[in-house]
Amino acid sequence: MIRERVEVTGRPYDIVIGPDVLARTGAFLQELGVKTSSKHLVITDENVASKPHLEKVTASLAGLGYEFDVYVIPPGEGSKSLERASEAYEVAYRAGLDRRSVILALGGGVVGDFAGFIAATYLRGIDFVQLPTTLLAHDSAVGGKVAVNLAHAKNMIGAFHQPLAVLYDTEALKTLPLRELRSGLAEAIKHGLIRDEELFTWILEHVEAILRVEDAVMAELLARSCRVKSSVVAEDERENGVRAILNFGHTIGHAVEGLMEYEFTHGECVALGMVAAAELSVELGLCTPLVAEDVEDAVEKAGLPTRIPAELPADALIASMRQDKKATGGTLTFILLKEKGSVVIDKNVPEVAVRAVLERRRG
Ligand SMILES: NC(=O)c1ccc[n+]([C@@H]2O[C@H](COP(=O)([O-])OP(=O)(O)OC[C@H]3O[C@@H](n4cnc5c(N)ncnc54)[C@H](O)[C@@H]3O)[C@@H](O)[C@H]2O)c1
Ligand SMILES: O=C(O)C(=O)C[C@@H](O)[C@H](O)[C@H](O)COP(=O)(O)O
Ligand SMILES: [Zn+2]
Repeated sequence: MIRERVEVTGRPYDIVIGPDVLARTGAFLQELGVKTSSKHLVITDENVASKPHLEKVTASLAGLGYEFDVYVIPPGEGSKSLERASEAYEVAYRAGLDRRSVILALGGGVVGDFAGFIAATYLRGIDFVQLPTTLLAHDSAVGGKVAVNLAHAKNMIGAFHQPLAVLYDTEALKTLPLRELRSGLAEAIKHGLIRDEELFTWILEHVEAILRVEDAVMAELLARSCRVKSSVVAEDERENGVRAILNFGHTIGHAVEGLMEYEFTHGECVALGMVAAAELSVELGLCTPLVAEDVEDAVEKAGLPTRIPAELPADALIASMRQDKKATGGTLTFILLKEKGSVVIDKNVPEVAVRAVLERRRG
């Protein structure tokens, strides 16, 4: 069992990584001081509920005298909506949640972002615990960004609300479809590229073992990637500065994701966004073409897309990027690569450079 600490000011918390973590959910709640006198709510999605993961959690909670309801949402990005949130608030009300209640977010990033958003807003904020079940969720479960989407724009309504703990069961990853494993690799590659070149190289050496979900390799990947994530969050919890580097690949990635109405996974969009951002870094003279080639090779090796869908017009992409949460005054904000493991934030990238890259990378 690995324990990593997220050192946010006020209330640091642990990330626990290992096998059979879900079956011990109740014991972890006891350790966290969660009361049996209040009712709790497990939020999960239909795919996760159909696997043994949900039952492990409910058996463990019931075994230690916790009372709870379970709310199952449809899988996919469509559930990160205000409409679904409205329904969740009614569920929370009917369940009788109070200020000592805890929401348990059992699932991937969609469930984590959604359930975290409900926890951040219900009764003006109650505690929640992240129980991530996807590889990508090593990123979403840590750091406290919670949100729902607008129809064509990601995470536009949200909050910063840190979990009480992140309880990561490596066994749960064994039921993940291959496409979702690949998708999760995108954010891990991102973590290497922004701050840890050794992690980037290690990932490339272990892609096959990761995709086979080998226990030791997966635990190491999660721990090392979470360490990068939590180190950035600890420096700048509310994205006043450096935290924006976690958005590497997301300026174009989020635009593609929203405009394609969530046809591609988040990780796929981040992947093609990282390749484009690396090329933009070359265009702006920040890094050598060799670095951009390494990024593209890594994305290809992970089996992720490298190109922006041809049907998306450059104008629409640029309009969407100007509304990115990182942008102010409608400028184009990008995280750019200097070398592997080192990035800079540029809040005013010339449109002409972005257009040149979009032109080359579409298709
Ligand atoms: N808050 C953050 O900091 C942050 C960071 C990265 C991504 N995100 C968000 O996370 C979301 C993407 O997360 P994701 O890739 O985990 O997607 P997801 O939650 O949609 O999960 C992917 C798919 O796998 C299924 N699934 C989940 N766990 C499973 C398991 N163990 N076995 C079988 N199937 C399983 C889900 O039902 C879904 O169909 C996006 O909305 C993205 O914006 C947030
Ligand atoms: O934690 C962060 O900060 C990130 O940017 C992590 C991203 O991988 C993640 O997709 C996040 O949800 C994006 O946030 P947003 O503020 O750009 O919507
Ligand atoms: Zn992301």
